[in-house]
Amino acid sequence: MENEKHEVIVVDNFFTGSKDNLKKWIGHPRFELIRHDVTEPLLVEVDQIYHLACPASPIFYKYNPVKTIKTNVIGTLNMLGLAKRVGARILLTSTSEVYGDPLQHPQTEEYWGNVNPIGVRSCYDEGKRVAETLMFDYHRQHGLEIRIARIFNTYGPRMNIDDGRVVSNFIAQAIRGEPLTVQAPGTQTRSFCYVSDMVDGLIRLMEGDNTGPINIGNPGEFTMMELAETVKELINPDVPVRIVENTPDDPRQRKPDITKAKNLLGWEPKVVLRDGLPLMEEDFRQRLAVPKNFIFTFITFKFLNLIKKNINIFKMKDIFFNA
Ligand SMILES: O=C(O)[C@H]1O[C@H](OP(=O)(O)OP(=O)(O)OC[C@H]2O[C@@H](n3ccc(=O)[nH]c3=O)[C@H](O)[C@@H]2O)[C@H](O)[C@@H](O)[C@@H]1O
Repeated sequence: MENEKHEVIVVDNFFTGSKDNLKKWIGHPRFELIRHDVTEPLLVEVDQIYHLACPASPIFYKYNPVKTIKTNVIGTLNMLGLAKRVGARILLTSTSEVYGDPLQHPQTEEYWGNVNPIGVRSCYDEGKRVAETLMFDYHRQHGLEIRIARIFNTYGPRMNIDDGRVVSNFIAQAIRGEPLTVQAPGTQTRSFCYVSDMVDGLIRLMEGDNTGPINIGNPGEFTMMELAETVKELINPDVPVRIVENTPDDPRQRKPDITKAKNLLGWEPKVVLRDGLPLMEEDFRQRLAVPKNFIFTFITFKFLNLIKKNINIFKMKDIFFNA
C-alpha cells in the first residue's frame, strides 16, 4: 500500500483467501476493512474499484449457484452503480471461462466462446459474461471508465488450502503424502499464472487507457498429467497419481493469447511454473505444519503402521486358525 493511498477492502462470508494476510493491515490509518455482501448496495467514497467479488473455485461457485449468479449480476450492478455515483474507474476480474470449452486455441479476446448456458458451470461463466455486458452497457450508456481483465488460472502462496483448484490440491496432496487426484482424462490443458504477475497485470490495466477485455495469463500450457508429474518431481516423488472421475463441462484446453496485454499494457508474465510451485510449497508447508524432512518421518510412520496392522492380522489369523 502506497503512503498517500487510502485503501478500502470489502470482504464477505464467501471470502476464501487468507485472512492472515489482511490482519497485518488492520489498524493501519489508511486502511479500512469492511465486511459486506456485494449483492447489497454499498455506500463508500472511492476513486477506483477492483471488483473481484465471486467465488472462483469450481467447487465453491457450484456449491450455491444462485448466489454465484447474484454476485455476478446484482453484485456487478451494485458496483457499477457505486462507480457511477462517485465517478470512480471500475475494473472487473472476468475469466477465461467466458470462452467455455473453446473451439479456438489459443484464445484471443475476439473469440466469443463456446459456453453451455444451462450447465453446472453456467452460474459462473454465464454470470461473468453478463457482468462483462453490464460493464460495457454502463460504459456506453453512462460514460463510465471501465476495465475488464480475463484472468486465466492463477496460483500462488496464501491460497486457501482447501480451495479445490488443481494447483493447490496437488501441492497439499504432495505435502501430505496423498495421491495426486488427476481428473480424467488428464490430457485437458490449463495455463497457470503466478499471483505476482497477475497483480502486476491488473494494476497496469487499471492505470492504463484500455477498457479491455484483455487476457491476463501465462501462455505456458500443461496437461493435468504434466502438472501432476511436475508437482511430484519438485515436491514429493513418492506420491502416486490417481485418475478420478471428472466433473461435467470441464474445458478441454485453455491457453491465453496475450498479444494485447503485451502491446497495450507492456505486460507479460515473469514467473514460470517450475519457479512458482516451490514458492507456493513453502507457504503450504508452513500452514500445514509439515516441514520438508517430515516426508521421511511420515513414510516411516506409515511403514510402522503397516507393520503394526500386519502384526494384528497375523494375530487374528492365529486366533482363527487356532480356534
Ligand atoms: O482461471 C481461470 O481461468 C478459471 O479457472 C478455474 O477453472 P478450472 O480451470 O476448471 O479450475 P480447476 O478446478 O483448477 O481445474 C483445472 C483442471 O484441473 C483438473 N483437476 C482439478 C482438481 C483436481 O484435484 N484434479 C484435477 O485434475 C480439472 O478437471 C480441470 O481440468 C476457475 O474455476 C475459475 O475461477 C477461473 O476463472
